[in-house]
Amino acid sequence: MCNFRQTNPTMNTIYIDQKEILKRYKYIDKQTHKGIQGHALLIGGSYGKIGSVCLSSKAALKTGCGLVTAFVPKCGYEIVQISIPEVTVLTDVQEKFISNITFEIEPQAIAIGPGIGQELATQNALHEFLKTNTIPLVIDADALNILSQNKSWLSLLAPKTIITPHPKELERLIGKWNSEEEKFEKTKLFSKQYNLIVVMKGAPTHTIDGETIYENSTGNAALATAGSGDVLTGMITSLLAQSYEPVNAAILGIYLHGLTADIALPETGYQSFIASNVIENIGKAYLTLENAQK
Ligand SMILES: NC(=O)C1=CN([C@@H]2O[C@H](COP(=O)(O)OP(=O)(O)OC[C@H]3O[C@@H](n4cnc5c(N)ncnc54)[C@H](OP(=O)(O)O)[C@@H]3O)[C@@H](O)[C@H]2O)[C@@H](O)CC1
Ligand SMILES: Nc1ncnc2c1ncn2[C@@H]1O[C@H](COP(=O)(O)OP(=O)(O)O)[C@@H](O)[C@H]1O
Ligand SMILES: [Mg+2]
Repeated sequence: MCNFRQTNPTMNTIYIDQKEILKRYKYIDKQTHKGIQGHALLIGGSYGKIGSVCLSSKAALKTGCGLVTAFVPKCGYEIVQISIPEVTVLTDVQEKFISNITFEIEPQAIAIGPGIGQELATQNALHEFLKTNTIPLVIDADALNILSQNKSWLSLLAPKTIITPHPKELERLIGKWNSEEEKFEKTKLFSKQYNLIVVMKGAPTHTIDGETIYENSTGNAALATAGSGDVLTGMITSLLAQSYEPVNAAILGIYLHGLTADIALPETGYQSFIASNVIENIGKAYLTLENAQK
């Protein structure tokens, strides 16, 4: 039985609380090793915004995948290597932005977008990448803004690709809305037209998969801080790499992300919580699920 909620008489919403999460959560196999724990590739960053891909990469590792690789412009090489030694790094040929996405690794999930900017060369690189990519994908930030300007590219996305727009990014993709109801209707239509999972980031965050709406129950205003969306992208990508179904990767990632802020709030208050505090508290968020079963 699902936890249906009638927030609006015209739409059935599944409320994602701990009970719903425990139906989807996968326990770690004691015999696992890093080679089967999932490999995530995070493609992002540009000059001045390498921090975004550092946050996504570290969040991916702390969410449990076995290997994480970051693909960044050359200027990001030392920054990522020094700030997160556990992450392997691939670089573009360009110094300050991404222009040609090529790699010989075989990740199980890819994220693209945090901090990539919108240089013409980056737009072309995204287009070429989308034409050939067959690996489960999360699209965020500037990659969404580029898609908004090139809507015909949306048809290149594989079914159940996850997109994670904040309200402005969503508006750029689907156009303006006049009411909350219209926003949901337009997003459902968009999700169905392109067969995408749309994470409508907000307070709270809703995940739209066709006609189904999932409303997250965790999180608070402490998350209104630079980079917290970049962290969420890394978390969802990590879960996708660990073989969660796309919709479950989105729902569990959002739940854990919000829970970190609920856990940290008594110590940090709203104001001093930063995106790195999300990453620091992922372990405690997971432990609430482990302990709930005992
Ligand atoms: N350390 C790093 O390297 C970091 C790098 N980052 C990277 O920077 C790039 C640009 O990303 P970005 O999101 O800052 O810019 P952009 O798409 O213009 O949106 C901003 C506008 O959207 C709106 N808005 C946002 N949230 C809203 C809400 N909840 N509710 C309502 N409105 C909301 C709001 O618009 P306003 O209300 O002002 O009209 C706001 O002004 C991107 O690649 C990202 O990954 C960042 O992640 C930070 C850390
Ligand atoms: N007031 C709030 N309450 C709950 N969650 C919030 C609030 N403000 C922002 N968030 C969450 O923080 C994240 C912000 O993402 P985003 O705007 O992409 O940040 P950035 O691009 O800086 O990384 C989203 O997951 C959003 O749901
Ligand atoms: Mg963002």
